[in-house]
Amino acid sequence: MFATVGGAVSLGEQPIKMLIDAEKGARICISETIMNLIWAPITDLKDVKMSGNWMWAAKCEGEGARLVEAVGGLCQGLREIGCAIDGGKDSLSMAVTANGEVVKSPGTLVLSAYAPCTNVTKVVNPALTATPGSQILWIKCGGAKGKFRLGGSALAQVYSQIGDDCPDIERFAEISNVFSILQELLNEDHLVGTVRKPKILAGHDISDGGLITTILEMAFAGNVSIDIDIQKETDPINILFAEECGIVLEVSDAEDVVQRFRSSAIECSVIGHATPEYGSDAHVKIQVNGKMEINEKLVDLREEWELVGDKLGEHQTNLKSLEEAKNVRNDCKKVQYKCDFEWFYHPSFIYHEQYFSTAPRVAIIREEGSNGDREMASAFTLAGFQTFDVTMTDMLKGHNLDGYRGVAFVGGFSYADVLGSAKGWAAGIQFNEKISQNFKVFRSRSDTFSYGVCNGCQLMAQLGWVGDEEDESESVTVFLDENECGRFESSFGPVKIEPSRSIMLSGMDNSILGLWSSHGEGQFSYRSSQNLENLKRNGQVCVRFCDDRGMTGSDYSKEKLPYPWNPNGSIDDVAAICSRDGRHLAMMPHADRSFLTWQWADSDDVNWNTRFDQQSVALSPWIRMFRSAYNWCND
Ligand SMILES: NC(=O)CC[C@H](N)C(=O)O
Repeated sequence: MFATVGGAVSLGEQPIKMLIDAEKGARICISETIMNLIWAPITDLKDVKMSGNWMWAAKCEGEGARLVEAVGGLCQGLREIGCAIDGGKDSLSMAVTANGEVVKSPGTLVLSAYAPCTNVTKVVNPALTATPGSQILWIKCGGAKGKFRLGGSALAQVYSQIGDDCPDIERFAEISNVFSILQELLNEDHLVGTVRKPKILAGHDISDGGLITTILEMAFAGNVSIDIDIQKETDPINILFAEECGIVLEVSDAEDVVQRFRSSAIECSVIGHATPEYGSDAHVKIQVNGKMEINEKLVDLREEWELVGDKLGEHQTNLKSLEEAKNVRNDCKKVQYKCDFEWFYHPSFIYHEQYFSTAPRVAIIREEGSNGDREMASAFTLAGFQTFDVTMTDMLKGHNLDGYRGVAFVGGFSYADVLGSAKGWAAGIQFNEKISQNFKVFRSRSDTFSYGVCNGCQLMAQLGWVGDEEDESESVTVFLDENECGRFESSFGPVKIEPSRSIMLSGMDNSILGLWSSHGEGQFSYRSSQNLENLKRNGQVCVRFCDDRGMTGSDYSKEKLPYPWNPNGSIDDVAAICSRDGRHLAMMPHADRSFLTWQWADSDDVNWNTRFDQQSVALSPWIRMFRSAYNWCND
């Protein structure tokens, strides 16, 4: 239940390079797949399996022969690195005749690799951390020495060309070597000041976009300044834009890392560093062979890079939200988390059998289409509860809630959100006399509590378990409408915990913590505007979305924060509400997916992380909620 092993997957595809040379393109496809997988610790390169998917107009003249060349390159490359393909799908009729003209799909190979990941907490991502003393390294491998081929590159595309000389892999052994060295390094750390940091802080692959795109994407993701100085006796255009195989790393112990690669005769050089200046304060300076090629503000370059995403966004997102997102990304610095309460406890007691006979019980309730039951069960178990998997079918068969102190309504897509999220789930409860009676009795017992997340939150609102209890006209006063941005939102962002009556959130108020949101219908709305006023006055608004400075919309005298700080458009940035007696809590974002530090999207930044180095389970402050419920049951 709390293991840190997992599965790693990666993709590689190089359709443009394959237009130039199918065989070379297939080889680059392999190297890209491996260089995308390298960031997760896996058992062994030999354990990597791949699935190969072909899209080809194989029946058109000359295309069959090109497909043979591509398959040849693929087989040779895989033999050399020792990985096997164990499946895939061929679509070999990828041509149509339209208006008398034959339209062919470019011959394409999509490789997906999968392997056992030995420790999900050690996976490296591309965001530069700007850790003090860290350096940025450039590692070039696999291709012939001194080659910087521009064929099939993004640069060529900008000039409406595909080029005629595309990168290739001449030395697969180097790729295996880089793989093994990096895998070793992923498990090592280094003392930075008084804190142990991973040796590899960030990393990204070069072969789709070239060195310049790789470095810039790492800076954009980290939202930090970079100073790069590349020395290589080649034209800067070739150095920056060739999509040869390689990687860029940010490392905490450059001397050691460089030495490891060089001792295996791998080209590796220090090319600069990142500095913790964020957003509008950040710059990008790139020199090649002593000449400044780029000297710009980070946010200006990022706007260029975001253009395509924004164009797609125009078709997916409400334009007002898109505009807000642009302003937020230009203004965003670094999220300031804040946590003054104690949440640490040693969870080892849960492994004692004797414990389970006395611990309070929680029913983790799920319906057809639910998907959040396992994480919810983990959080409650870790807090000390006995947790039980209870399906709505169990309840239909007469399973009752008398023996439970708590119920948890989990997230997901019950009945596929047909007619609105949680509507079918609520109907299944309300229109069955036995089940609805069972829930009513549970809710009104003074020794029970409930917690609903996302789909479970929507359900609790539908059932009237949370809402304005002063409004006597109706039992249902709160509704979860479609997100204002008009699309499903999956993001990690900060929230502020308000002083409230919630028993689960007691003692956590005024903290700023990160949470996953993952919903299409999360906008809190009310039967009347008075309902929200009453909820606030009665201490029932428990959690609100906030920005990187820990401020909510009302701190700026606004009705709410802009998207995506507020991911769904709820007035007053409401993210969770509870019943007036504080026993029932309904929350849109997922504390059940954020109670371990490694679940946080930016957990490397959380300076409290290191505190749990000695423990097998790295608890994040959200565990305190579940533990508070446990303590409440035992009081
Ligand atoms: N993660 C969830 O529980 C999603 C809830 C619901 N299906 C929505 O999209 O709003």
